[in-house]
Amino acid sequence: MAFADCSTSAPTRTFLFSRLRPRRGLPSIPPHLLRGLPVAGFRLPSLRITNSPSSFPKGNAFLRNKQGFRHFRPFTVLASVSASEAAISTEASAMVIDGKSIAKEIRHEITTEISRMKDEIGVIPGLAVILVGDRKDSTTYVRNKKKACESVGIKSYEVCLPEDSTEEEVLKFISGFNDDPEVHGILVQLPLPSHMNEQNILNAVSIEKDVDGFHPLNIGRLAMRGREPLFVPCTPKGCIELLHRCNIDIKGKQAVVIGRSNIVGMPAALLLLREDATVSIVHSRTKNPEEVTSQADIIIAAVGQPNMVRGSWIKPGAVIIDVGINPVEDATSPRGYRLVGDVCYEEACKIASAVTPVPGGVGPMTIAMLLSNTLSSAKRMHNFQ
Ligand SMILES: Nc1nc2c(c(=O)[nH]1)N[C@@H](CN(C=O)c1ccc(C(=O)N[C@@H](CCC(=O)O)C(=O)O)cc1)CN2
Repeated sequence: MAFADCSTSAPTRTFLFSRLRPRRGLPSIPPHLLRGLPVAGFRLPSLRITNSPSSFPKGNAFLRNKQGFRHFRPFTVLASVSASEAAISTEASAMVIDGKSIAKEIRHEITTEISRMKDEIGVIPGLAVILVGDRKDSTTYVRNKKKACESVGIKSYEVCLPEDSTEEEVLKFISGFNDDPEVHGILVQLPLPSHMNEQNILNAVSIEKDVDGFHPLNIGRLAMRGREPLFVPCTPKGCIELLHRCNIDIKGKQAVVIGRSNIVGMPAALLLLREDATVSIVHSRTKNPEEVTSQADIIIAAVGQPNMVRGSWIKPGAVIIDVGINPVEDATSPRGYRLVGDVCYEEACKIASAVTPVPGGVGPMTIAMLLSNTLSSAKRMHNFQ
């Protein structure tokens, strides 16, 4: 458990001007909606301000695009007046990318597709999840995956094995699921106990059912131009999906990925490259990481270090995707800890143009992408468009 808190140590550079500058590449609000706002030329990264639905908390601005309501906080508005007449606080700045509500929207789309498939060809997608050991976090993730499957209409198959199981036992279950026509996706929850060879286990999953996208053939195809992986790892795929759904351009942008893990950093860098970004990877041996990140238009932080990315690491107006989920001690929380990202959120909010929160940013997208991969797998196996 870490004690890091970004409100206490390193210096903060605040770029007040960056909050009020027009943001390049983003659509502007129609001028009539800007009437009454004290800042001429201020642009927001979505289509229009609407009246806040009563279910949303007060004090935020709500933007609506063609996918429905999104809860963003580009600036603080007084909820008692209409958005176009609202007063702007100079405190807040970045758009908060609400991964929880975007993931919900995606789950809704998946539910519709699954019921269409069931109606038209009578197939129900199936996902098998193998959990070894009783790590608290892994147990929670597996439980959440099962619940998410139920909510969209995917049939889930769960195998929970004790910590001291052998690699052979795990391989036997994988082999059974590889041969089972009702199973369209297989996932082995990571990390595995240290006595197991992760490589042997991930290699055993059929590439047609590798909904985690961790099989070397899928990763290899992801890395090659002109080749298509059958599946892309869920967390990096979720990061890119967030950028797409928030209309954030990637092509031609300077993107920096912090961390080079097989499950997030490396595939995230490959995906950004496929989107025509110019990509750098910062890792534990990078000299002056701050120098590299402060050139970036887009940062994906996936390093597992609480609050490592400070305000001074961020270029004004950059987009920040925070993959870190780090528990830090917090005596005021009922659990005794709270979750923070790899990025100092409060500082990032003052400098960036858009930021994912932790929790509620990338995390929920990981599970949404798993459901999406499972649906794609079932569609491919049954040749269903
Ligand atoms: N086989 C895999 N193992 C692991 C993966 C993976 O994609 N495949 N990723 C992570 C864990 N993970 C899914 O397995 C995962 C992590 C976090 C979340 C999430 O929704 N987080 C919430 C916070 C949850 C909390 O309160 O504890 C959030 O960020 O809002 C979902 C899935 C490692 N293993």
